[in-house]
Amino acid sequence: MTKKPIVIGVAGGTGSGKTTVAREIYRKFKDKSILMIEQDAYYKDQTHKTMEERIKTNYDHPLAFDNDLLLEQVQKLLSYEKIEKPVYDYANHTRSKEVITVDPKEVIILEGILILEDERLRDLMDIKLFVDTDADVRIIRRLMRDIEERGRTLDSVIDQYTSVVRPMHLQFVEPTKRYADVIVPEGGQNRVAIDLMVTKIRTILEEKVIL
Ligand SMILES: Nc1ncnc2c1ncn2[C@@H]1O[C@H](COP(=O)(O)OP(=O)(O)O)[C@@H](O)[C@H]1O
Ligand SMILES: O=c1ccn([C@@H]2O[C@H](COP(=O)(O)O)[C@@H](O)[C@H]2O)c(=O)[nH]1
Repeated sequence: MTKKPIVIGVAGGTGSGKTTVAREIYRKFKDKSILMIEQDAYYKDQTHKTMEERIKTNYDHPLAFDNDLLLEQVQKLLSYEKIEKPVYDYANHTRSKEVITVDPKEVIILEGILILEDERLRDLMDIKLFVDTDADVRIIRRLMRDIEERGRTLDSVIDQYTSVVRPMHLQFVEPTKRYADVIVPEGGQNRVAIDLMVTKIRTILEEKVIL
């Protein structure tokens, strides 16, 4: 049997708490060999577009992501090769000039709204999670986060949510729940689900050493 890293997919709607869940799992293994890849880092480059065009872009459609690059980079990590991960600039709605060098590790967490939508990515995953949080809670979290951390106004978050985020969530994000092995209600506060995941990952890692 060829040794290869474990891939955990963490999906869920915007504001569901998937980054928090992924970070909690990461924290438990920090001394071990684990890395996190956010699908958001792979939003397509938009430097050629005006700011007005960038604001109008639909960031909740599968085609907004450069999944070919994400797939290529995950495959490299699975072959224990390092990658140059892109960095996304939310305030300017485009890829930044920086990249981050990521060394391969034994556990790879892939996190993003549409990480379970692409069959090619799903096929690389050993465990698939969907963080399931009610829409009213998600919009409140998103409002606070986008204003505090992503340079948005109250009106712009509400406009984008009602015109694009909500319909895209219903059309593309929510249906990927059917691919999940585990559905995690409440996100990062769900200690039981996080402990179960950590135990499961440890078991897989131990089995890999034995095999
Ligand atoms: N259980 C929770 N209770 C309160 N706030 C939370 C909780 N989980 C996440 N948040 C906050 O909500 C926002 C969105 O959470 P995040 O994990 O980034 O969600 P996602 O990655 O799904 O968009 C963040 O500001 C985060 O700190
Ligand atoms: O330029 C951008 C890029 C993305 N978004 C929004 O981000 C969320 C996904 O991030 P989460 O951390 O999962 O919330 C997505 O719903 C996009 O609408 C953006 O507003 N601008």
